[in-house]
Amino acid sequence: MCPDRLEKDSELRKVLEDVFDYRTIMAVYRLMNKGVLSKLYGVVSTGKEARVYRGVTPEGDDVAVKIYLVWTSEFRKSRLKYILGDPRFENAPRDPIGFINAWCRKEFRNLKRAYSIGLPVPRPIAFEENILIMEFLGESGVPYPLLKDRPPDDPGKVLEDIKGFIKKLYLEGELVHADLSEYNIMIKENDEIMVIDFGSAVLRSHPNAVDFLRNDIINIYRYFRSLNVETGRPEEFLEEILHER
Ligand SMILES: Nc1ncnc2c1ncn2[C@@H]1O[C@H](COP(=O)(O)OP(=O)(O)OP(=O)(O)O)[C@@H](O)[C@H]1O
Repeated sequence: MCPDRLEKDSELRKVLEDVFDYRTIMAVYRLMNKGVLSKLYGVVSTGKEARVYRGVTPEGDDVAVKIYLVWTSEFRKSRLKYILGDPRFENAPRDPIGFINAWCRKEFRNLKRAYSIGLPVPRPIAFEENILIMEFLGESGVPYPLLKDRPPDDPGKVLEDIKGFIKKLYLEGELVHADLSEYNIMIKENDEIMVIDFGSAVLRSHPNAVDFLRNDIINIYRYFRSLNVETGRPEEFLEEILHER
């Protein structure tokens, strides 16, 4: 902790104190002291469970700073099924703070796996308690649009890209995203996709992995059918993936 910094940086302090508890504020300062983060700008997205801010590294690069908000029982209830059964989180604490920190660590580790096999996801940079720092996906501080807000110019090709993503994540990354939809896929001007929000992703060995995989395919197919793309049956693609295991 660096009290001087807290005093000097009163604007940042105000932003943080309006929203976050003491523990979170201290975690932000630890990230600053470690040289991971140098500034925090405005909020990019305000969700029920997390907020995403634009930050800047000491080198001047934009980063996305995802801060999980204080624990709610609803959050824990809805997320428990993704944590239970994951050997990486067998000993994760079940208390409120421990749970949210484990969730944040899980998102970081999932991103690392996906990024390491060359999939289009934000590069994970660091995590500290309930804060995840990753590459900022966007231009001039504005995130790329989500698929739900900017349908592709060539939906057939983008569907194939997303299918390729799902397959490679499962076969090479041994992961299932488990929350895949047009709400968690960004699209660039040239129709290139970037996939975000990996907190829910589970290992292929998770007891419900195949159900999660099926749901991801169903969600994606539903979206593309709404754009009049002929998708085929979700079960067929599911079988194709499982067959290649
Ligand atoms: N790496 C990133 N770069 C730029 N913007 C990002 C990044 N990650 C997330 N965002 C922005 O923040 C929003 C919320 O991110 P994300 O989906 O990961 O959080 P969430 O709390 O799970 O959101 P929701 O509750 O809406 O699903 C995204 O829709 C996107 O606009």
